[in-house]
Amino acid sequence: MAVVEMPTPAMGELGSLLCESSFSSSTPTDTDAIFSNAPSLSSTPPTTVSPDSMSLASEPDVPKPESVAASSIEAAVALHENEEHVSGQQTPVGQDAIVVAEQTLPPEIPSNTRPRRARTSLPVYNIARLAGTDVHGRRRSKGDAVKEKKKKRRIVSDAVVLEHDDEGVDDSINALAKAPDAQGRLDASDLDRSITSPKPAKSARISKKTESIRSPAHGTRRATRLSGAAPVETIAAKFSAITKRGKKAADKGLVRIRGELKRLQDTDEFAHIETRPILYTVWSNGKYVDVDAGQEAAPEPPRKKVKVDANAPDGRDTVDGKKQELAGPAAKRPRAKKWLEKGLYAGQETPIDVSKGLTAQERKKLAKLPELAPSGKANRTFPQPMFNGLRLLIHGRDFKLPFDICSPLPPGQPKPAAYRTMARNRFVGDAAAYWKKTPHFEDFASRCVCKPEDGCGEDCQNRIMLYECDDTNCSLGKAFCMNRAFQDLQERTKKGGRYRVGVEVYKTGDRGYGVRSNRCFKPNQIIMEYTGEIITEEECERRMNEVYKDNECYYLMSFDQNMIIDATTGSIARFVNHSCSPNCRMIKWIVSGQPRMALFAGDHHITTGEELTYDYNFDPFSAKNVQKCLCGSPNCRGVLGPKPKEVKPPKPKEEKKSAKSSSVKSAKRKLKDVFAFDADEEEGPAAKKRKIKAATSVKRTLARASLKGAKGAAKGTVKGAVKGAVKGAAKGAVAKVKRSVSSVSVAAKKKTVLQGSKIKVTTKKAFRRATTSTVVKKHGKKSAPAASPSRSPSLTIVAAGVSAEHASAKTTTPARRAPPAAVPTAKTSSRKLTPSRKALEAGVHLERSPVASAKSGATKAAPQGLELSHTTTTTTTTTRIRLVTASSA
Ligand SMILES: C[S@@+](CC[C@H](N)C(=O)[O-])C[C@H]1O[C@@H](n2cnc3c(N)ncnc32)[C@H](O)[C@@H]1O
Repeated sequence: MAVVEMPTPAMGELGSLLCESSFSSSTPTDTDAIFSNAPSLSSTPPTTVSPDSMSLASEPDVPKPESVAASSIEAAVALHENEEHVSGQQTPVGQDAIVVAEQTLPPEIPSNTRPRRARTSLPVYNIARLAGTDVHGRRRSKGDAVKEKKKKRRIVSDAVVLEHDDEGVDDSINALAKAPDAQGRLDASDLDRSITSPKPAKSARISKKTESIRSPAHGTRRATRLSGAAPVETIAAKFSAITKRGKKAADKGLVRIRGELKRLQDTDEFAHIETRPILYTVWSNGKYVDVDAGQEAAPEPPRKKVKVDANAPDGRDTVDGKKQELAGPAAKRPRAKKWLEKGLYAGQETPIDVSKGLTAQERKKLAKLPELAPSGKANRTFPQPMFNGLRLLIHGRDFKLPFDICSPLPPGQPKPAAYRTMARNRFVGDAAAYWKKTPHFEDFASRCVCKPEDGCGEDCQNRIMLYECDDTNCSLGKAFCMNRAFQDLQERTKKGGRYRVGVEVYKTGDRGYGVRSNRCFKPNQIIMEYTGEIITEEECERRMNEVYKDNECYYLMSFDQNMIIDATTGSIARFVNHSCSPNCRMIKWIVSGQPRMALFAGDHHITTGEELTYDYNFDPFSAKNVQKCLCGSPNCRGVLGPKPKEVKPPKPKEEKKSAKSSSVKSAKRKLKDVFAFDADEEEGPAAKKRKIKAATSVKRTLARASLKGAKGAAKGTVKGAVKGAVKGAAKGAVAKVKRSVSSVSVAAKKKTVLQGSKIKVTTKKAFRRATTSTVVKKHGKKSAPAASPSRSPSLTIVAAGVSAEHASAKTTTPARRAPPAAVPTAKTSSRKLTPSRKALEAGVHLERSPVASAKSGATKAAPQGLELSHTTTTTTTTTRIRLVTASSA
């Protein structure tokens, strides 16, 4: 015989049972029986119930499926009650002790569900007999008695029981709690509180899913499990495994529960007052099912009219808008953002006419600020600050971020020794006098022919020639011209501040000091100017030998007209390190007729915090002077050395022909007459030709100079120098002395011309220069022999790391004489056109090149001298273009 095992929950389980299940009473009698005798609940736990009990408990008209499980559980509970009445009457195992499901089994019983077998070890009770109702017999729905013979026994599987237990217990408890009778007993007979009640109680809130479980059609075990109720097997197991002791505990628990229920009866929950909206959701296979999705969308209620700003491009809602229109369907329109009407911006209108209420002066200022120019649209993205917001913007006020997003170095960083800055070039000594004498670049002060729409862009003549536009050479004017980098820089930095200046010196890990950005820079944007003292070569030599002789690092860069920029006191651009993959360029521009050097961003933008570098294009002339490069770029050349020369594709013949057109030729000739070309960067036979020509010219120059007296003086100097050198220095030094001869001789010439009797002094100086190499060695920085005669010292950039030894590395001519050689002689971009000061002074236009020196023998033993020429190919090219233009003009 199959039975239903009704395990009695332990105490702990009871709570959950009460919450998750609902005991439903089929008849008032049963429930009364249960609770009127509640105190006597004790004794043996029921395990099975007779079908008759259920048949008796069932009212024919009461929907059975819902109450089956509840009834069976109640029967189990009632069994406790009845035990006392029928003390000692225990039904033997297997004797008519089954729970009858009055109704048929649920439509579906999961195939994997099998009825539990009765445990024969436990007693089985005939509930009907125990209840004394077995005599009534069964009746059909219409009241007909059912023959005892045909008594149909049905097996109620735990699945059937369990599919209702969650509601049954719950609702039953609700019912119990609903109305205590006069004796204070709970009325558990209120069928309104059963699960069939049209007003779902707590269980209704569980979910729609649970609701569906209640319906017979869904009354499957599986659905019960889905409802989230406690697994019934567990409860059943508890019942089956109950012990005497456990039963007592359960009884106690029930008593306690009744007390609890009494206390809770005043609550909304028990009164079935729903205080929260009931949300029904349907889930299928673990996914949410939108039941309304398939249905037709209900017609939308007419939307309210909203105010729409006439000026708002996207028709957003506005507070102060005047135009009104119907908004489209809410689903398709993004939610409009409304500005707060109260609080921070209260009382402030969004100005469309930004200049409204401003004074004339303020309006004037406003006109200078293009970003604040009236646009006809209200700025909704960034409303003005309260009240005088626009005034604040016009008058300017530093906007201070709550923290340094650019992470500049905190104050008090170690500064390089003798750290002094100078924003502008300053002529020192004779430099100014020499400079003034030079009719510098005036030939090129022609106006560009740009149109406003071009904005002096890439095709601007001035730009190509590295001339900055100004009022004298630009036809556009400041408003349209974009070729005013130095002016822009001045504008940007004049107020100071590290974000405006945009750079800062910092200590690198392995290369001494460096410079990094404090802001972003656009490609090719000017970053900072390389400024310092502009000194003559002589002054440079003097400083090298006297002032900087113990320095490790020199900040000297060849500039223009054989002048040197000594940035020891200058801008912080001197701390910019070298990189083989630089992000900047050092370029010389002509600004208002004056050459100026500046660091520009490269072809890519620079972000905040990047170290700024440029390619020194360093030519140490000797392996001994080579410094290891620590730039760390993937294509690092390994040493601070010159750039590998680009191999230019040969020009097509036609192009060559055109290049050799008469106008160009004449232009070149003209140029040669005025300036000396530096052929250093130029490749091929043409360049060599020019060098040779230049050398010839130098000879001529020297010849024309009629420097007999000076030559004689120089001879004497050489002799003395050679003597000294031979005595105190190595053989290589002799060569240097020889090399220095030309310088000395020219110096002597100059002195002779100017002072006559001071030749001796010059000679001494020359001697000292000649022997400097020894000193240099002492300092560990050696000059190497074997200088390439092809190196042109026309434009000198003596960059950082100049060592004292290089003071001895004199170049051949005074005009082209290298300043005391720099170990890291940087080749930076600068213009090739360099009028020779001395040549000009002497009335000679052509300048001597190192080739000339080589030819004359003076530079054959050239020192590991400096690569002093820093003309870039680009510059050279642009120079040519300029010439063509000039000649055609
Ligand atoms: C003009 S200074 C640059 C500022 C220098 N770092 C300082 O602390 O004053 C050039 C010198 O810096 C060092 N330097 C610059 N770039 C370097 C690099 N990529 N690798 C190694 N040393 C470098 C070399 O000593 C070089 O002579």
